[in-house]
Amino acid sequence: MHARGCQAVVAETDPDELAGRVGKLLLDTGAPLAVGALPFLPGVASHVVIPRSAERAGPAAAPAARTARPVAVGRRPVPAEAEYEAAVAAAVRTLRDGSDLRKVVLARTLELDFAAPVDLPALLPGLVRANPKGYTFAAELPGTTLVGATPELLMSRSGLVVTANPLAGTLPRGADPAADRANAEALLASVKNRDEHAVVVEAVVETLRPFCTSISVPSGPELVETPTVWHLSTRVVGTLADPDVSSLRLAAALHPTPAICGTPTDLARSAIGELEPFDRGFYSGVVGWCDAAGDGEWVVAIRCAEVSGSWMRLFAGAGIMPASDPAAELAETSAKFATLLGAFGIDPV
Ligand SMILES: C=C(O[C@H]1C=CC=C(C(=O)O)[C@@H]1O)C(=O)O
Repeated sequence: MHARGCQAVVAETDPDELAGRVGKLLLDTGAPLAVGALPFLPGVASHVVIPRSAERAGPAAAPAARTARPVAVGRRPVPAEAEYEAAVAAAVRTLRDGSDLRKVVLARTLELDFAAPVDLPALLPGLVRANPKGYTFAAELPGTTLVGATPELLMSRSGLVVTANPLAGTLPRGADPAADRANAEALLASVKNRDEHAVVVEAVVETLRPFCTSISVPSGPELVETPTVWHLSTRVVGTLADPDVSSLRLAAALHPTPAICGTPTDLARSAIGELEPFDRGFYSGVVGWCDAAGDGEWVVAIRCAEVSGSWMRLFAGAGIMPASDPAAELAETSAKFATLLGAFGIDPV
């Protein structure tokens, strides 16, 4: 999907208002679709654009080989790795202390400086090549561009068919085929990861149910792989009761799922506010498109980086459960950074 130019921007915090205003603008302007992003936090405005033109480009063509590798001249993990482990340990204590918090997703960032402005279009072929099954995106936002390749579909709507594909529960890929298979099997058998996954599926189904006449949920998760990690995945498919409920309305209702925030949402959000020393902005928000009929596709904005001039900030988070081990969560977020660094052609660590 390739959108160009801008006829209007909808900056809105209320999910109903947002879907209503975007739907009306699509009808008034005759634009084929709207594209944009919702931030992680409620109360921060969306950035949904009615473009001048947009085309469905189909699957990305085989990308050209990369020419120049961007060389980072400065790197800062924020928070420092030891601080991230301390935050995970603090979250684990809260989770085990009989608090109502069941799960919280804690993220960290990696800031990179470059000698020259980052060539954004040059990053996209690498992202597509490294993540053939992912959703690659570049979203121009106020003051920054969010670029990434996420494996996670928040929801799509095509006519009355609504699909959501929550992912949660992760182990790194193995170094050789036997170790890789062993990690995949260990993930499928892991009680901690299955519990972490189940709270997301539960929340997604609970949110979609009132909008649907029927909904089908597989009895257990399956495995999906990215170049650096295995995930547990569940594909939920529902039939929409009211065709006037747009994909944007459904995406706003589903966001934030416990895959990127936690459970219950309010407690998880305040734990994130206390334990993460940075503003997530549009990371762990939602990116996608919606047309005038209400169809569209919205993905979870993870495995992504903000780019502004010669500065880049990568994000990676992990679901923290009572059984979490801080060192393993640090390793998981490092593996997630590695996917992005590899795709951008930047040397890992
Ligand atoms: C929050 C992220 O991943 C989420 C999505 C899939 C698996 C996850 C996990 O296993 O922790 C996270 O919930 C991220 O990559 O930044």
